[in-house]
Amino acid sequence: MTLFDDLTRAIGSQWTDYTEHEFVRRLGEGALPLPAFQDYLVQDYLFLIQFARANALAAFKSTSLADLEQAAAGLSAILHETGLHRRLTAGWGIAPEQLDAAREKQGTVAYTRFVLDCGMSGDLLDLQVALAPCTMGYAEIGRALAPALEADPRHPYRDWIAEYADEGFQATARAAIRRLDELGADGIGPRRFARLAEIFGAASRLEADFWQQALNAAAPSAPADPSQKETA
Ligand SMILES: Cc1ncc(CO)c(N)n1
Repeated sequence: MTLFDDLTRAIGSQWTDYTEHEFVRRLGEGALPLPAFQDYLVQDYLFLIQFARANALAAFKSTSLADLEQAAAGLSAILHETGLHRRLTAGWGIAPEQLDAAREKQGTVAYTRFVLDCGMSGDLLDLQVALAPCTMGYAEIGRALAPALEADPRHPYRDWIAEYADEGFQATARAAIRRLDELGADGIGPRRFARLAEIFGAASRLEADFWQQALNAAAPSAPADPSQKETA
């Protein structure tokens, strides 16, 4: 059992509320409405910029070469992902300047600033645990949805699924799982574990909220809320 397994078990259904969210299920079936996916992807681009900063903070908090290497790998995986976001949005006619000028929604602010705060107020293990649902969750989702690509050669969300099913992303996630165990190797008592599980659970709930934010934006009955417009 890894620390990641222990944390996943400790938060119970909050993990699958995230990884098996309706957004994910419908995306896998190719039945997710495009406006929901577009709303998600623009917010996710903004999310990735803040997550790149969180990985840079992990580098700053590192005291060993192995920790620096993990932070650098996390940062480069995120920068690689932004290429997907730029390609897909360009295909929809969204210019790079429009993407950069898009406004962060509350769920995007909440999740990214929560993680950055864990990093600033806690130590490197707190920060890596706050970052873990992101990398490990998307790796799990990529593996779960990959068979849908075999079944449908013209799957509408092929590029997105392929990005996270890709061996490069999977290897980053496996390395992150190993590094968590190394960071906790000196022993994690029950109080520390409870605190880590609290962080891990909060980040997983914020991931689920992030999917829901996109579903809500595209729901026909969604009330108009001017504060939630994504472009400035
Ligand atoms: C919200 C979110 N979580 C995780 C990932 C994977 O990096 C992502 N791109 N977006």
